[in-house]
Amino acid sequence: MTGIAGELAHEQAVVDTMYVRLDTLRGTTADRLRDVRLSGATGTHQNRSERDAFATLYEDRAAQLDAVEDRLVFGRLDLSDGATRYVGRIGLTDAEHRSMLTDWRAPAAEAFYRATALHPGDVHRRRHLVTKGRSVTGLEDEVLDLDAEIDPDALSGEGALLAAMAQGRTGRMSDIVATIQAEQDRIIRSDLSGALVVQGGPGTGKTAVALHRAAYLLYAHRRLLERSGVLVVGPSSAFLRYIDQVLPSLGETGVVSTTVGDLIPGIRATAVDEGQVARLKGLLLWRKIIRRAVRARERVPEREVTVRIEGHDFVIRPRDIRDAIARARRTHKPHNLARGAFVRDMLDRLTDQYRDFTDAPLSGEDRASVFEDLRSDRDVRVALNIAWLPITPEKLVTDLYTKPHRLAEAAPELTARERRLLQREAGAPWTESDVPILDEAYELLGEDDSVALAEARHREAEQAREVEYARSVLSSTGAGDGLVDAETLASRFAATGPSLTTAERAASDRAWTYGHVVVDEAQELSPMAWRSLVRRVPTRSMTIVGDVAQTSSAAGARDWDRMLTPLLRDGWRLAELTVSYRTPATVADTAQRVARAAGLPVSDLRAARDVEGSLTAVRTAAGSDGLPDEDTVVAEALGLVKELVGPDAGRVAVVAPGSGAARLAEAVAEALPGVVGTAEAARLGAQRPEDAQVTVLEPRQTKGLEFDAVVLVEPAAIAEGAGGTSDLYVAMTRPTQRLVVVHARDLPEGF
Ligand SMILES: Nc1ncnc2c1ncn2[C@@H]1O[C@H](COP(=O)(O)OP(=O)(O)OP(=O)(O)O)[C@@H](O)[C@H]1O
Repeated sequence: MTGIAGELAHEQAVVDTMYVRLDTLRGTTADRLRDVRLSGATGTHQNRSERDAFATLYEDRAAQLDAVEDRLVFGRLDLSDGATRYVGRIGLTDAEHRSMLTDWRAPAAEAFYRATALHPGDVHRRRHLVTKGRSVTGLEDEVLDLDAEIDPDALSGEGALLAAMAQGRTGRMSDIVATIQAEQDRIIRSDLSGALVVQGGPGTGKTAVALHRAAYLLYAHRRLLERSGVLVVGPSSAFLRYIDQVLPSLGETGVVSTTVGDLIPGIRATAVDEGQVARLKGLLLWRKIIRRAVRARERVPEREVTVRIEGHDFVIRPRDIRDAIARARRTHKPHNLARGAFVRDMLDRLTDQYRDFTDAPLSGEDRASVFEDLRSDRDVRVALNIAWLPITPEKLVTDLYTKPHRLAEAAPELTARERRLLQREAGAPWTESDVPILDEAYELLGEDDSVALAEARHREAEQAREVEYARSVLSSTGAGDGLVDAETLASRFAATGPSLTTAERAASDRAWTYGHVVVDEAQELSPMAWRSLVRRVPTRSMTIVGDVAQTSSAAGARDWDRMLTPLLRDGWRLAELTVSYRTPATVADTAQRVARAAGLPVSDLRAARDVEGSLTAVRTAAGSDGLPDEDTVVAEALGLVKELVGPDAGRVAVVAPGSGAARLAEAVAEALPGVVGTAEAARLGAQRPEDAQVTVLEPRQTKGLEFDAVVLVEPAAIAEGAGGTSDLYVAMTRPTQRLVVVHARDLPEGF
């Protein structure tokens, strides 16, 4: 065989050996895991922890080996010294420990992404291997030859890249490991220290790059990050679901992902604040407001209180309370934890009063007994509580929202009108912007963890008893020799015992500090939200990706410097991405013109490709609600569904102003069976909203997501909504193939 067929056959043989090796490793790992589990729950506590640790290790390894099945090998470098190096999802060595496959994150793989004709390094040829399942279906070669004509804007592995871009979309983001571009690779491999801010227009791969960077950092700094964990923060749970396959497909499972609204275990933010309220709740002023609100619970009474116990009068004096408060504050503990010092101090002073009455020194025993009488007296407790009230963060913040005098006292900087905006009914749900405020309150109040600790101790004792019991049953019945029972025991250990993974421990601990934090759609975060995040990463090692032209929150950033410098000082650096890998050039250029005409801070953007007929506009009459005629919108959407939606991939979204979205969703659902048939309509109708191949959304819900085609309804009305032209810019830049604009009014400037 010669030519391309020969090359393909050669690469197939190489790839086959890699899969054989992968299968061998999978088998060995499975055997080891079984042996560890079979070793049973016997031995000392240390034996058991060691066994648990090994089990977790093998489970992780098994998950990693399973995750790399698809496109295990995707690249080959031919070096100028004649050597070849294969690049893939993980590193593999043969039985003699010789390298077979280089992990994409290893330094030796860097050239695969970075070498150019202008700077070839020691690379003579770069080859992209296209695979389907375990078969090699195509090859793409780039000879990095200085004699060739050099295009500085050239994309690496252009064929593979364009193929990836043209693929039908599913409800899940996929990894880009085979086609990472040089400007992206530089960001992915950037140093761990400090905060790296990545600004880039829509579709430039910010999300993809941030996730690949997390995988890279876990590889390059595993010892450091495995114990502390990596936190990924996204804008919504729908978005987190969209990206949740990317890291596992790269072999990384131990990452915590969350929204700002879910940062505090046990608190669920189910509502969203809009406009002015969101802006007010995002202000750093809340540091002061919460501090004052806490201080207001440490209060010197105006008058003294006399308490009679067993015939003696004890006087609780304002002066003593003032001194005791001052001393307790000097402990620098949070309010609820410093309360103990305050109470002890006051009880000591009152005990001294007893000594002064009797005019005789008290024995240690007598002193303890008087102290105890005072401590358990109801009137004393009430008086001390009034001076230093223990309070939960939830109650402190609720009081500010529901009791106008509390807010007026704590927030004199706000105008009366602003304070009125913040008032709400008791029992109203928490909003996403409340969470950073609650977080501040948790910090200053402290968590009284004595109850939680007692519960944990109780659980541990309970568990030890259960395991002991199970073991005695096993040995008395002889069932311990059987695989099933030993495994049941092992899984009981794994589910509750000391072998919780770092991610699990981190996710359930509000005060956990991570080794690295990735923030996506970071432009939406308020200053208070940043404060909450920065608190979780004392090293300030962060990857922050976003686009200040896409900001829709009134509390978000329009300028990175203004938002981040107050928090991170000079501990952050900026990188930019400039090529859009999602949107066809015609659509991207139009969206940019519209955004610029509205004065948004738009980054330079060059689309990697154009698609013929990617932008069309359909003018129609307005319906009774002022929005474009519904039948036209539905007909356009269904035409695209017929053309682009297949059994496994292809997504179409109608994006409409908030007022029209719900009704349009009904209209599309009603018309669907007539166009695609009842069976297909039923299949599409049963999909979860996040995965839906046909969907109707408001502009803001599309943030971070993408579709093959978008029907955009009345751009002028979207631009007049709460998120302004930013929301329109986001909506326009979602499609990978087609944007159809249906409008009754004139199009905004720039179209
Ligand atoms: N190097 C690449 N190879 C293949 N596909 C890529 C590459 N870079 C980005 N993409 C694809 O481009 C699309 C856009 O990427 P991504 O969502 O990360 O962009 P973004 O900058 O976060 O966009 P937005 O600002 O709109 O949220 C995704 O489908 C992603 O897989």
